[in-house]
Amino acid sequence: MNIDGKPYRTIWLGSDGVSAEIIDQTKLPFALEIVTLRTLEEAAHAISSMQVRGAPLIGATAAYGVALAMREDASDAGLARACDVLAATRPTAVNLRWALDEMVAHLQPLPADARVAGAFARAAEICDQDVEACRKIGEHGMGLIEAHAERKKGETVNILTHCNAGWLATVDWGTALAPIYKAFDKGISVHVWVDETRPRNQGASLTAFELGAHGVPHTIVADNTGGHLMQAGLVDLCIVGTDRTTANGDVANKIGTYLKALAAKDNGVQFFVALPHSTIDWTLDDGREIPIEQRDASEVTHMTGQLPDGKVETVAIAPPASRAANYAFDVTPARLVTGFITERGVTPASREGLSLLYS
Ligand SMILES: CSC[C@@H](O)[C@@H](O)C(=O)COP(=O)(O)O
Repeated sequence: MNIDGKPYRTIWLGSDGVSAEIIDQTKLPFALEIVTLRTLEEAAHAISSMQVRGAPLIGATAAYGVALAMREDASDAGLARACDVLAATRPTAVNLRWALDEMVAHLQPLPADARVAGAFARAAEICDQDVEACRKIGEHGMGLIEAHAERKKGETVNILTHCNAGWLATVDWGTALAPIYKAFDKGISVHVWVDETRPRNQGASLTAFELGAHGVPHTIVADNTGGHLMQAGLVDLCIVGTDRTTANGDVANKIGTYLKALAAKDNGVQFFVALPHSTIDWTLDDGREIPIEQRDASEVTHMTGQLPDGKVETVAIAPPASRAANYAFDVTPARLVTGFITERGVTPASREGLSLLYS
């Protein structure tokens, strides 16, 4: 997608051919800073510190992390160590494990002296495949938005989204936002309710940034607003992403997603989840088995923002003696999800729905 008219992906091969470059998302929306990753440790740090985040982009960065590791040690032991280091960065997004498995399957049969080139090539392929999957998610999901536009006889379609599942969370296009971009580009009148998404505010800082850069009308709302908007008839459909979807169709996504799904159910509002195949965890039968990341409590007790003089600062918003808990994800049961928007089409959120597309 474009920023100030210039096309970007979220991660790409460095100009030296042996590094990876990323947009540092901890600096958005206040500054566009590109960071070069040269080592396994730098790639792991980029994921754990959330310079890159969003399930598909975590996977893509891990793939490049393996490539960077191969430069230092392309032995079987080096490959295993790289996977261990990267797998420990963030526990919930299954795209991480998926990408590591892909890299191992590709590299293990190669002799050590072919692994660096092989790893960079496979990482680039994983990125290209993610772009294509998200583009197709956009095509399939656009039809759902178009149906609302027809029902409303061309009146604006209001879509609520949570966290950031746009192009910044993937390599390009996004999952939940891809259908919105496709609809907007087709001339359908859309407006997006952007949940701020405490504690890290990915909605206010990233979703609003990328929708604004594309010219998509949007309004940031405090996280607790969605239920009220739905009761007032101001939401036509919800579309969110997911970090891990189990074989029965349960969906882990950013904390607060479950409450939005409950409100949607109570108000008869459609609640769609957009995902590529790399987000499906076929090894887990039920969402209750998904590991839920708990992050540092300081993300809850502190907030980062920009002062009028342009300086970005982090300030406390809670009494220093109070304890805080920071659960990063929750699980929405399949029964609350209207359907999945995938690169293979739209399908019911159930074991049967998934196997219709992926068996
Ligand atoms: C296409 S991204 C899907 C999810 O990864 C997204 O909705 C999300 O919850 C991201 O969480 P984050 O903690 O910012 O990595």
